[in-house]
Amino acid sequence: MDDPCRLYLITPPVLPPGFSESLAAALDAGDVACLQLRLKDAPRDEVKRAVEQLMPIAQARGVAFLLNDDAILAAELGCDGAHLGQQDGDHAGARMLLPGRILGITCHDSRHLAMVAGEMGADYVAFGAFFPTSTKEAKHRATTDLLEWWSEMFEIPCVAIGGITAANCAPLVQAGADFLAVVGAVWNHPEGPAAGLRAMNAAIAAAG
Ligand SMILES: Cc1ncc(COP(=O)(O)OP(=O)(O)O)c(N)n1
Ligand SMILES: Cc1nc(C(=O)O)sc1CCOP(=O)(O)O
Ligand SMILES: [Mg+2]
Repeated sequence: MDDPCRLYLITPPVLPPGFSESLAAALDAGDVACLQLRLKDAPRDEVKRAVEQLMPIAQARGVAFLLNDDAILAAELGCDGAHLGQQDGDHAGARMLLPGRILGITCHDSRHLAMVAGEMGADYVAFGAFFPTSTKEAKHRATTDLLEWWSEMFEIPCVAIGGITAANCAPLVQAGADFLAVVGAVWNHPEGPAAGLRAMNAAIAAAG
């Protein structure tokens, strides 16, 4: 039997006051495979401080801690890995910097980019955006046939991202996504992040 689909949590683009406590409460509410720190446009020092504060919270709960955009800093600070987009530098160099750690690559809606990432040694490929999202301006739109094709052809896990919520995630799970990456579904949930996380966990389990 295939491993069940799991939740991949990404931080809000700007961390609100008291974020460490919200993160701990959210992670204590259910199952999360990994946490990606994604602070767009923050200076390196601020990212470094956030890693030092948040990584122990994730790792103490068995949640892998990945840094977005910066493989050098991820290696330097002992993160469990990094996530890189197509504009985030040298993927092969990052692979060498992070031996035995996780390296994920954004592949938008492209089979070609995903196969290149897989050949290069990515630990997962990420496809998106599956739905409209207000978290970032997403220029690509992915569809479930990509997840079906990838999961039938390759062993490397695939991540689905972009506008995913408890209400719309079932087809992605059924199409073979190994992980669902979310920001808003957890951090913007009307009843709070812990409720958002529980709702995502329940929806994934119901779809599987
Ligand atoms: C799991 C996951 N998938 C995709 C992305 C997007 O990465 P990228 O295209 O580099 O865009 P930014 O996140 O850097 O704005 C991601 N971060 N995580
Ligand atoms: C960071 C990111 N990358 C995307 C891509 O398509 O590559 S969509 C996205 C935003 C994900 O946030 P939310 O779950 O709130 O939609
Ligand atoms: Mg990036």
